[in-house]
Amino acid sequence: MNHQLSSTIGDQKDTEKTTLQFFSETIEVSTLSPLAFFHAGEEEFTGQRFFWQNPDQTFTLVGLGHAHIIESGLNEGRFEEVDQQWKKLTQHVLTNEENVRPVLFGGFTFDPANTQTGEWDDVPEAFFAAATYQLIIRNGHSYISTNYIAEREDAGLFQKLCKKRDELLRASYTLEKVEYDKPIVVESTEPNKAAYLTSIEQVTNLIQKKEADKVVIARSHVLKFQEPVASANVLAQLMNEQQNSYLFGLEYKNSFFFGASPERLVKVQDAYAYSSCIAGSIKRGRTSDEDERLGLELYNDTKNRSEHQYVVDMIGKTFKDNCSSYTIPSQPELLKIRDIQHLFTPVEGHLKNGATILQLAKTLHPTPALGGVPRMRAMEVIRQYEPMNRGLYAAPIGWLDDRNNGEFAVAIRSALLNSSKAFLYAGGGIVADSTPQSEYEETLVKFRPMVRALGGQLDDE
Ligand SMILES: C=C(O[C@H]1C=CC=C(C(=O)O)[C@@H]1O)C(=O)O
Repeated sequence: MNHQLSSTIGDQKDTEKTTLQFFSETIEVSTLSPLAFFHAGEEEFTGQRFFWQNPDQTFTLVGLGHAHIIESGLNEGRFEEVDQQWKKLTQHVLTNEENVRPVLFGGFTFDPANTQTGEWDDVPEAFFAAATYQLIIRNGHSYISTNYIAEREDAGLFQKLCKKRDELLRASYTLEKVEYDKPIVVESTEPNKAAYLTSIEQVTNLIQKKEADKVVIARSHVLKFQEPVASANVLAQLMNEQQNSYLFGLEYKNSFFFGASPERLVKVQDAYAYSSCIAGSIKRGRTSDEDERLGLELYNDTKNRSEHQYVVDMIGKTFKDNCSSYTIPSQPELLKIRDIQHLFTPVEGHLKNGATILQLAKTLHPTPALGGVPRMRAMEVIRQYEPMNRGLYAAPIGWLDDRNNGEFAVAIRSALLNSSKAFLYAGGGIVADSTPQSEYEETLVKFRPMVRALGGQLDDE
Protein backbone atom coordinates (compact mmCIF):
# COMPACT_ATOMS: atom_id res chain seq x y z
CA MET A 1 0.00 0.00 0.00
CA ASN A 2 2.99 2.33 0.15
CA HIS A 3 2.15 4.10 -3.08
CA GLN A 4 -0.99 5.39 -1.39
CA LEU A 5 0.57 6.41 1.86
CA SER A 6 2.51 9.44 2.81
CA SER A 7 4.74 9.71 5.81
CA THR A 8 3.33 12.37 8.09
CA ILE A 9 5.93 12.38 10.80
CA GLY A 10 9.60 11.67 10.71
CA ASP A 11 12.15 10.81 8.14
CA GLN A 12 11.22 7.50 6.62
CA LYS A 13 14.73 6.51 5.56
CA ASP A 14 15.83 6.87 9.08
CA THR A 15 12.95 4.92 10.56
CA GLU A 16 13.03 1.94 8.22
CA LYS A 17 16.05 0.51 9.97
CA THR A 18 14.77 -0.05 13.47
CA THR A 19 11.67 1.89 14.40
CA LEU A 20 8.10 0.64 14.49
CA GLN A 21 5.78 2.39 12.14
CA PHE A 22 2.05 2.82 12.41
CA PHE A 23 0.44 1.86 9.10
CA SER A 24 -3.13 3.06 8.69
CA GLU A 25 -5.33 2.98 5.64
CA THR A 26 -8.71 4.65 5.77
CA ILE A 27 -11.73 4.26 3.53
CA GLU A 28 -14.93 6.24 3.72
CA VAL A 29 -18.00 4.00 3.70
CA SER A 30 -21.70 4.66 3.34
CA THR A 31 -23.65 5.30 6.55
CA LEU A 32 -23.01 2.48 8.94
CA SER A 33 -24.56 1.51 12.27
CA PRO A 34 -21.75 1.60 14.86
CA LEU A 35 -23.57 -1.04 16.89
CA ALA A 36 -23.81 -3.37 13.89
CA PHE A 37 -20.09 -2.90 13.24
CA PHE A 38 -19.34 -3.71 16.89
CA HIS A 39 -21.60 -6.77 16.67
CA ALA A 40 -19.94 -7.90 13.43
CA GLY A 41 -16.72 -8.35 15.40
CA GLU A 42 -18.33 -10.80 17.83
CA GLU A 43 -16.98 -14.01 16.43
CA GLU A 44 -13.41 -12.99 15.91
CA PHE A 45 -12.81 -10.08 18.27
CA THR A 46 -14.81 -10.64 21.46
CA GLY A 47 -12.57 -9.47 24.29
CA GLN A 48 -10.88 -6.98 21.96
CA ARG A 49 -13.55 -4.41 21.19
CA PHE A 50 -14.42 -0.90 22.35
CA PHE A 51 -17.21 1.61 21.81
CA TRP A 52 -17.54 5.33 22.43
CA GLN A 53 -20.15 7.96 21.54
CA ASN A 54 -20.26 11.54 22.78
CA PRO A 55 -23.53 12.97 24.16
CA ASP A 56 -24.48 14.97 21.07
CA GLN A 57 -23.58 11.99 18.87
CA THR A 58 -21.22 13.99 16.68
CA PHE A 59 -18.36 11.59 17.32
CA THR A 60 -18.64 7.81 17.49
CA LEU A 61 -15.73 5.43 17.72
CA VAL A 62 -15.67 1.64 17.50
CA GLY A 63 -12.61 -0.58 17.68
CA LEU A 64 -12.34 -4.24 16.70
CA GLY A 65 -9.17 -6.22 17.35
CA HIS A 66 -5.95 -5.04 18.92
CA ALA A 67 -3.34 -3.60 16.59
CA HIS A 68 -1.43 -2.64 19.72
CA ILE A 69 -2.00 -2.62 23.49
CA ILE A 70 -0.55 -0.21 26.00
CA GLU A 71 -0.83 -1.35 29.61
CA SER A 72 0.62 -0.05 32.81
CA GLY A 73 0.76 -1.62 36.24
CA LEU A 74 2.32 1.44 37.84
CA ASN A 75 0.74 3.17 40.79
CA GLU A 76 2.61 6.36 40.10
CA GLY A 77 3.46 7.24 36.54
CA ARG A 78 0.79 5.26 34.68
CA PHE A 79 -0.53 8.35 32.84
CA GLU A 80 3.02 9.26 31.81
CA GLU A 81 3.74 5.70 30.70
CA VAL A 82 0.72 5.60 28.41
CA ASP A 83 1.54 9.08 27.10
CA GLN A 84 5.14 8.16 26.30
CA GLN A 85 4.33 4.81 24.74
CA TRP A 86 1.62 6.29 22.54
CA LYS A 87 3.92 9.11 21.42
CA LYS A 88 6.62 6.58 20.58
CA LEU A 89 4.20 4.34 18.72
CA THR A 90 2.81 7.18 16.63
CA GLN A 91 6.10 8.87 15.91
CA HIS A 92 5.94 7.45 12.39
CA VAL A 93 2.39 7.30 11.14
CA LEU A 94 1.89 6.33 7.53
CA THR A 95 -1.62 7.10 6.43
CA ASN A 96 -3.52 7.79 3.25
CA GLU A 97 -6.02 10.07 5.03
CA GLU A 98 -4.58 13.04 6.89
CA ASN A 99 -7.83 13.89 8.66
CA VAL A 100 -8.63 10.52 10.19
CA ARG A 101 -6.01 9.90 12.82
CA PRO A 102 -5.11 6.68 14.65
CA VAL A 103 -6.82 6.57 18.02
CA LEU A 104 -5.92 5.00 21.34
CA PHE A 105 -8.88 4.04 23.53
CA GLY A 106 -8.95 2.84 27.12
CA GLY A 107 -9.09 3.71 30.78
CA PHE A 108 -7.31 4.05 34.09
CA THR A 109 -8.47 2.44 37.33
CA PHE A 110 -9.82 4.71 40.04
CA ASP A 111 -7.17 3.97 42.65
CA PRO A 112 -4.15 1.73 42.08
CA ALA A 113 -3.42 1.79 45.82
CA ASN A 114 -6.69 -0.01 46.62
CA THR A 115 -5.83 -3.62 47.45
CA GLN A 116 -9.32 -5.09 47.90
CA THR A 117 -9.75 -8.18 45.75
CA GLY A 118 -12.78 -9.00 43.66
CA GLU A 119 -14.17 -8.60 40.19
CA TRP A 120 -11.38 -6.24 39.06
CA ASP A 121 -8.42 -8.44 40.01
CA ASP A 122 -7.33 -9.03 36.41
CA VAL A 123 -7.56 -5.47 35.14
CA PRO A 124 -4.33 -3.43 34.82
CA GLU A 125 -4.10 0.07 36.30
CA ALA A 126 -4.09 1.45 32.76
CA PHE A 127 -5.38 -0.42 29.74
CA PHE A 128 -5.42 1.08 26.26
CA ALA A 129 -5.71 -0.31 22.74
CA ALA A 130 -5.27 0.90 19.17
CA ALA A 131 -7.74 -1.09 17.09
CA THR A 132 -6.98 -3.15 14.03
CA TYR A 133 -10.29 -1.92 12.60
CA GLN A 134 -11.20 1.56 13.72
CA LEU A 135 -14.57 3.03 12.82
CA ILE A 136 -15.02 6.77 13.25
CA ILE A 137 -18.34 8.42 12.51
CA ARG A 138 -17.94 12.19 12.47
CA ASN A 139 -20.39 14.75 11.18
CA GLY A 140 -22.34 12.13 9.27
CA HIS A 141 -19.27 10.58 7.59
CA SER A 142 -18.16 7.02 8.40
CA TYR A 143 -14.50 6.05 8.08
CA ILE A 144 -12.93 2.67 8.64
CA SER A 145 -9.21 2.58 9.20
CA THR A 146 -7.23 -0.64 8.97
CA ASN A 147 -4.21 -0.44 11.24
CA TYR A 148 -1.12 -2.48 11.78
CA ILE A 149 2.20 -1.79 13.43
CA ALA A 150 5.43 -3.15 12.03
CA GLU A 151 9.01 -2.22 11.30
CA ARG A 152 8.28 -2.16 7.61
CA GLU A 153 5.39 -2.42 5.28
CA ASP A 154 3.87 -5.89 4.90
CA ALA A 155 1.75 -6.09 1.75
CA GLY A 156 0.63 -9.68 2.42
CA LEU A 157 -0.60 -8.88 5.92
CA PHE A 158 -2.29 -5.74 4.71
CA GLN A 159 -4.14 -7.65 2.00
CA LYS A 160 -5.41 -10.17 4.56
CA LEU A 161 -6.53 -7.39 6.87
CA CYS A 162 -8.42 -5.67 4.06
CA LYS A 163 -10.20 -8.88 3.15
CA LYS A 164 -11.38 -9.23 6.73
CA ARG A 165 -12.38 -5.54 6.81
CA ASP A 166 -14.61 -6.07 3.79
CA GLU A 167 -16.21 -9.11 5.43
CA LEU A 168 -16.85 -7.10 8.61
CA LEU A 169 -18.38 -4.36 6.56
CA ARG A 170 -20.71 -6.73 4.70
CA ALA A 171 -21.72 -8.39 7.97
CA SER A 172 -22.39 -4.97 9.53
CA TYR A 173 -24.90 -4.02 6.87
CA THR A 174 -26.80 -7.29 7.41
CA LEU A 175 -26.78 -6.87 11.22
CA GLU A 176 -28.37 -3.41 11.17
CA LYS A 177 -31.87 -4.74 11.72
CA VAL A 178 -31.09 -7.12 14.57
CA GLU A 179 -33.40 -6.72 17.54
CA TYR A 180 -31.95 -7.53 20.92
CA ASP A 181 -33.95 -9.16 23.71
CA LYS A 182 -33.60 -7.60 27.14
CA PRO A 183 -31.49 -9.82 29.37
CA ILE A 184 -33.49 -11.82 31.91
CA VAL A 185 -32.41 -11.19 35.48
CA VAL A 186 -32.72 -14.17 37.84
CA GLU A 187 -31.10 -12.63 40.92
CA SER A 188 -30.57 -9.10 42.17
CA THR A 189 -28.48 -8.52 45.31
CA GLU A 190 -26.87 -5.71 47.27
CA PRO A 191 -23.83 -7.47 48.70
CA ASN A 192 -22.64 -4.61 50.85
CA LYS A 193 -25.76 -2.70 51.82
CA ALA A 194 -25.17 -2.83 55.58
CA ALA A 195 -21.46 -2.02 55.22
CA TYR A 196 -22.32 0.87 52.91
CA LEU A 197 -24.86 2.38 55.33
CA THR A 198 -22.37 2.06 58.18
CA SER A 199 -19.63 3.66 56.08
CA ILE A 200 -21.82 6.70 55.38
CA GLU A 201 -22.34 7.15 59.08
CA GLN A 202 -18.63 6.74 59.83
CA VAL A 203 -17.56 9.09 57.06
CA THR A 204 -20.13 11.72 58.06
CA ASN A 205 -18.80 11.59 61.65
CA LEU A 206 -15.27 11.95 60.42
CA ILE A 207 -16.24 14.99 58.34
CA GLN A 208 -18.08 16.49 61.30
CA LYS A 209 -14.81 16.15 63.22
CA LYS A 210 -13.13 18.09 60.38
CA GLU A 211 -10.90 15.20 59.28
CA ALA A 212 -12.03 15.90 55.71
CA ASP A 213 -14.45 18.28 53.98
CA LYS A 214 -16.06 15.94 51.48
CA VAL A 215 -15.68 12.27 50.54
CA VAL A 216 -17.50 10.35 47.80
CA ILE A 217 -18.60 6.88 48.93
CA ALA A 218 -19.93 4.28 46.50
CA ARG A 219 -21.44 0.82 46.55
CA SER A 220 -22.23 -1.98 44.14
CA HIS A 221 -25.29 -3.96 43.12
CA VAL A 222 -25.06 -7.42 41.57
CA LEU A 223 -27.34 -8.89 38.90
CA LYS A 224 -27.32 -12.47 37.68
CA PHE A 225 -28.86 -13.39 34.34
CA GLN A 226 -30.54 -16.48 32.98
CA GLU A 227 -27.80 -16.77 30.36
CA PRO A 228 -24.61 -14.96 29.32
CA VAL A 229 -25.31 -11.46 28.03
CA ALA A 230 -23.57 -10.20 24.88
CA SER A 231 -21.76 -6.85 24.93
CA ALA A 232 -23.62 -5.76 21.77
CA ASN A 233 -26.95 -6.43 23.47
CA VAL A 234 -26.06 -4.17 26.39
CA LEU A 235 -24.89 -1.42 24.04
CA ALA A 236 -28.11 -1.70 22.07
CA GLN A 237 -30.15 -1.21 25.25
CA LEU A 238 -28.01 1.75 26.27
CA MET A 239 -28.29 3.41 22.88
CA ASN A 240 -32.07 3.07 22.98
CA GLU A 241 -32.55 4.22 26.53
CA GLN A 242 -29.80 6.61 27.46
CA GLN A 243 -29.44 9.56 25.19
CA ASN A 244 -27.45 12.71 26.08
CA SER A 245 -24.70 10.76 27.80
CA TYR A 246 -21.25 9.49 26.96
CA LEU A 247 -21.83 5.88 25.96
CA PHE A 248 -18.76 3.76 26.44
CA GLY A 249 -17.83 0.10 26.42
CA LEU A 250 -14.46 -1.58 26.84
CA GLU A 251 -13.89 -5.30 26.60
CA TYR A 252 -11.07 -6.82 28.58
CA LYS A 253 -10.63 -10.59 28.34
CA ASN A 254 -14.02 -12.02 29.47
CA SER A 255 -15.37 -8.78 30.87
CA PHE A 256 -17.15 -5.79 29.42
CA PHE A 257 -17.06 -2.48 31.28
CA PHE A 258 -19.72 -0.10 30.02
CA GLY A 259 -21.75 2.90 31.00
CA ALA A 260 -23.73 6.03 30.17
CA SER A 261 -22.04 8.92 31.93
CA PRO A 262 -23.11 12.57 31.90
CA GLU A 263 -19.69 13.72 33.07
CA ARG A 264 -16.84 14.95 30.92
CA LEU A 265 -13.46 14.83 32.60
CA VAL A 266 -11.58 16.59 29.82
CA LYS A 267 -11.76 17.22 26.11
CA VAL A 268 -8.96 18.74 24.03
CA GLN A 269 -9.47 19.97 20.49
CA ASP A 270 -6.74 22.01 18.80
CA ALA A 271 -5.14 23.04 22.10
CA TYR A 272 -8.47 24.21 23.54
CA ALA A 273 -9.59 22.31 26.65
CA TYR A 274 -13.03 21.67 28.14
CA SER A 275 -14.10 20.12 31.41
CA SER A 276 -17.29 19.98 33.43
CA CYS A 277 -18.08 20.23 37.10
CA ILE A 278 -20.98 17.94 37.90
CA ALA A 279 -21.88 17.37 41.53
CA GLY A 280 -25.07 17.82 43.51
CA SER A 281 -28.07 15.70 42.56
CA ILE A 282 -31.82 15.36 42.83
CA LYS A 283 -34.27 13.05 41.06
CA ARG A 284 -36.44 14.15 38.11
CA GLY A 285 -40.08 15.05 38.78
CA ARG A 286 -43.03 13.06 37.49
CA THR A 287 -44.66 16.20 36.07
CA SER A 288 -42.98 19.31 34.67
CA ASP A 289 -44.13 21.31 37.73
CA GLU A 290 -42.64 18.79 40.11
CA ASP A 291 -39.48 18.62 38.00
CA GLU A 292 -39.08 22.39 38.11
CA ARG A 293 -39.72 22.45 41.86
CA LEU A 294 -37.11 19.75 42.46
CA GLY A 295 -34.63 21.57 40.22
CA LEU A 296 -35.12 24.76 42.21
CA GLU A 297 -34.76 22.85 45.47
CA LEU A 298 -31.44 21.47 44.26
CA TYR A 299 -30.26 24.85 43.01
CA ASN A 300 -30.95 26.50 46.37
CA ASP A 301 -29.79 23.69 48.62
CA THR A 302 -26.70 24.63 50.62
CA LYS A 303 -25.49 21.03 51.06
CA ASN A 304 -25.57 20.38 47.31
CA ARG A 305 -24.13 23.80 46.48
CA SER A 306 -21.17 23.19 48.78
CA GLU A 307 -20.61 19.70 47.30
CA HIS A 308 -20.60 21.35 43.88
CA GLN A 309 -18.35 24.25 44.84
CA TYR A 310 -15.50 21.92 45.87
CA VAL A 311 -15.47 20.58 42.31
CA VAL A 312 -15.60 24.05 40.74
CA ASP A 313 -12.68 25.23 42.89
CA MET A 314 -10.50 22.25 42.00
CA ILE A 315 -11.21 22.15 38.26
CA GLY A 316 -10.98 25.95 38.14
CA LYS A 317 -7.50 25.78 39.69
CA THR A 318 -6.37 23.15 37.17
CA PHE A 319 -7.49 25.40 34.30
CA LYS A 320 -5.84 28.42 35.91
CA ASP A 321 -2.55 26.48 36.09
CA ASN A 322 -2.70 25.00 32.60
CA CYS A 323 -4.39 27.63 30.45
CA SER A 324 -3.33 31.03 29.17
CA SER A 325 -6.98 32.09 29.46
CA TYR A 326 -10.09 30.28 30.67
CA THR A 327 -13.75 30.84 31.50
CA ILE A 328 -15.81 29.51 34.37
CA PRO A 329 -19.30 30.85 35.10
CA SER A 330 -19.89 32.12 38.64
CA GLN A 331 -23.17 30.20 39.08
CA PRO A 332 -24.00 26.60 38.14
CA GLU A 333 -26.83 25.58 35.86
CA LEU A 334 -29.09 22.52 36.02
CA LEU A 335 -28.21 19.51 33.90
CA LYS A 336 -31.28 17.33 33.42
CA ILE A 337 -30.80 13.77 32.27
CA ARG A 338 -33.30 10.98 32.12
CA ASP A 339 -33.42 9.97 35.80
CA ILE A 340 -31.59 12.73 37.62
CA GLN A 341 -30.75 16.44 37.68
CA HIS A 342 -27.32 17.74 38.60
CA LEU A 343 -25.67 21.04 39.32
CA PHE A 344 -23.40 21.69 36.37
CA THR A 345 -20.67 24.23 35.63
CA PRO A 346 -18.78 24.06 32.31
CA VAL A 347 -15.12 25.15 32.20
CA GLU A 348 -13.00 25.86 29.11
CA GLY A 349 -9.74 27.49 28.15
CA HIS A 350 -6.72 27.81 25.85
CA LEU A 351 -4.00 25.38 26.87
CA LYS A 352 -0.53 26.68 27.50
CA ASN A 353 2.13 25.14 25.29
CA GLY A 354 2.83 21.51 25.83
CA ALA A 355 0.00 20.38 28.14
CA THR A 356 -1.21 17.00 26.87
CA ILE A 357 -4.67 15.55 27.34
CA LEU A 358 -3.23 12.76 29.52
CA GLN A 359 -1.43 15.27 31.74
CA LEU A 360 -4.73 17.07 32.22
CA ALA A 361 -6.57 13.81 32.91
CA LYS A 362 -3.95 12.93 35.51
CA THR A 363 -4.21 16.31 37.21
CA LEU A 364 -7.99 16.29 37.23
CA HIS A 365 -8.49 12.72 38.42
CA PRO A 366 -10.17 12.25 40.81
CA THR A 367 -12.12 15.49 40.99
CA PRO A 368 -13.99 16.07 44.25
CA ALA A 369 -17.09 14.73 42.44
CA LEU A 370 -15.57 11.25 42.70
CA GLY A 371 -12.84 11.49 45.34
CA GLY A 372 -13.17 14.33 47.82
CA VAL A 373 -11.47 17.21 49.62
CA PRO A 374 -8.66 17.24 50.56
CA ARG A 375 -7.85 14.74 47.80
CA MET A 376 -5.26 12.57 49.55
CA ARG A 377 -7.20 12.30 52.78
CA ALA A 378 -10.39 11.50 50.86
CA MET A 379 -8.61 8.68 49.01
CA GLU A 380 -7.44 7.22 52.32
CA VAL A 381 -10.96 7.39 53.70
CA ILE A 382 -12.38 5.69 50.59
CA ARG A 383 -9.78 2.92 50.88
CA GLN A 384 -10.59 2.45 54.54
CA TYR A 385 -14.39 2.67 54.56
CA GLU A 386 -15.74 1.85 51.10
CA PRO A 387 -16.72 -1.81 50.96
CA MET A 388 -15.31 -2.55 47.49
CA ASN A 389 -12.64 -1.87 44.89
CA ARG A 390 -13.89 0.59 42.25
CA GLY A 391 -11.73 -0.74 39.42
CA LEU A 392 -12.57 1.39 36.37
CA TYR A 393 -15.74 2.84 37.92
CA ALA A 394 -15.51 6.63 38.55
CA ALA A 395 -12.20 6.75 36.66
CA PRO A 396 -11.12 8.31 33.34
CA ILE A 397 -12.21 6.45 30.20
CA GLY A 398 -11.83 7.74 26.67
CA TRP A 399 -9.62 8.28 23.66
CA LEU A 400 -6.77 10.31 22.27
CA ASP A 401 -5.26 10.59 18.83
CA ASP A 402 -1.67 11.22 17.76
CA ARG A 403 -2.19 15.01 17.68
CA ASN A 404 -3.14 15.51 21.33
CA ASN A 405 -6.84 15.70 20.59
CA GLY A 406 -9.21 13.48 22.51
CA GLU A 407 -11.81 13.21 25.21
CA PHE A 408 -12.19 11.43 28.55
CA ALA A 409 -15.41 10.90 30.46
CA VAL A 410 -15.69 10.01 34.12
CA ALA A 411 -16.85 6.39 34.09
CA ILE A 412 -19.89 6.71 36.37
CA ARG A 413 -23.38 5.23 35.75
CA SER A 414 -21.43 2.15 34.78
CA ALA A 415 -21.24 -1.61 35.25
CA LEU A 416 -18.90 -4.53 34.73
CA LEU A 417 -20.48 -7.42 32.85
CA ASN A 418 -18.89 -10.82 33.16
CA SER A 419 -20.82 -13.43 31.19
CA SER A 420 -24.04 -13.95 33.18
CA LYS A 421 -23.19 -11.64 36.07
CA ALA A 422 -22.98 -7.84 36.30
CA PHE A 423 -21.66 -5.48 38.97
CA LEU A 424 -23.29 -2.04 38.94
CA TYR A 425 -21.74 0.93 40.73
CA ALA A 426 -23.02 4.21 42.16
CA GLY A 427 -21.92 6.69 44.78
CA GLY A 428 -22.48 10.17 46.11
CA GLY A 429 -20.70 13.04 47.81
CA ILE A 430 -20.75 12.90 51.62
CA VAL A 431 -20.54 16.16 53.56
CA ALA A 432 -21.17 17.01 57.22
CA ASP A 433 -24.97 16.86 57.02
CA SER A 434 -25.36 13.72 54.84
CA THR A 435 -27.60 10.89 56.03
CA PRO A 436 -27.24 7.18 55.17
CA GLN A 437 -30.85 6.75 53.98
CA SER A 438 -30.89 9.72 51.60
CA GLU A 439 -27.47 8.75 50.20
CA TYR A 440 -28.73 5.20 49.71
CA GLU A 441 -31.78 6.52 47.85
CA GLU A 442 -29.59 8.71 45.65
CA THR A 443 -27.58 5.65 44.61
CA LEU A 444 -30.81 3.88 43.63
CA VAL A 445 -31.54 6.69 41.19
CA LYS A 446 -27.97 6.55 39.86
CA PHE A 447 -28.23 2.78 39.26
CA ARG A 448 -31.27 3.22 37.04
CA PRO A 449 -29.53 3.67 33.65
CA MET A 450 -27.64 0.40 34.11
CA VAL A 451 -30.66 -1.46 35.45
CA ARG A 452 -32.66 -0.30 32.47
CA ALA A 453 -29.96 -1.57 30.09
CA LEU A 454 -29.55 -4.89 31.91
CA GLY A 455 -33.08 -5.59 33.09
CA GLY A 456 -34.17 -6.14 36.68
CA GLN A 457 -35.63 -3.84 39.29
CA LEU A 458 -34.44 -1.92 42.29
CA ASP A 459 -36.13 -1.34 45.64
CA ASP A 460 -37.49 2.09 44.77
CA GLU A 461 -39.35 1.09 41.61
C1 LIG B 1 -20.39 9.22 42.11
C2 LIG B 1 -21.41 9.41 41.27
O1 LIG B 1 -21.85 10.65 40.91
C3 LIG B 1 -21.05 11.81 41.12
C4 LIG B 1 -21.30 12.68 39.96
C5 LIG B 1 -22.35 13.56 39.93
C6 LIG B 1 -23.06 13.85 41.12
C7 LIG B 1 -22.66 13.31 42.30
C8 LIG B 1 -23.38 13.67 43.56
O2 LIG B 1 -24.30 14.50 43.50
O3 LIG B 1 -23.07 13.10 44.61
C9 LIG B 1 -21.46 12.47 42.43
O4 LIG B 1 -20.44 13.30 42.88
C10 LIG B 1 -22.12 8.29 40.65
O5 LIG B 1 -23.01 8.51 39.83
O6 LIG B 1 -21.81 7.11 40.97
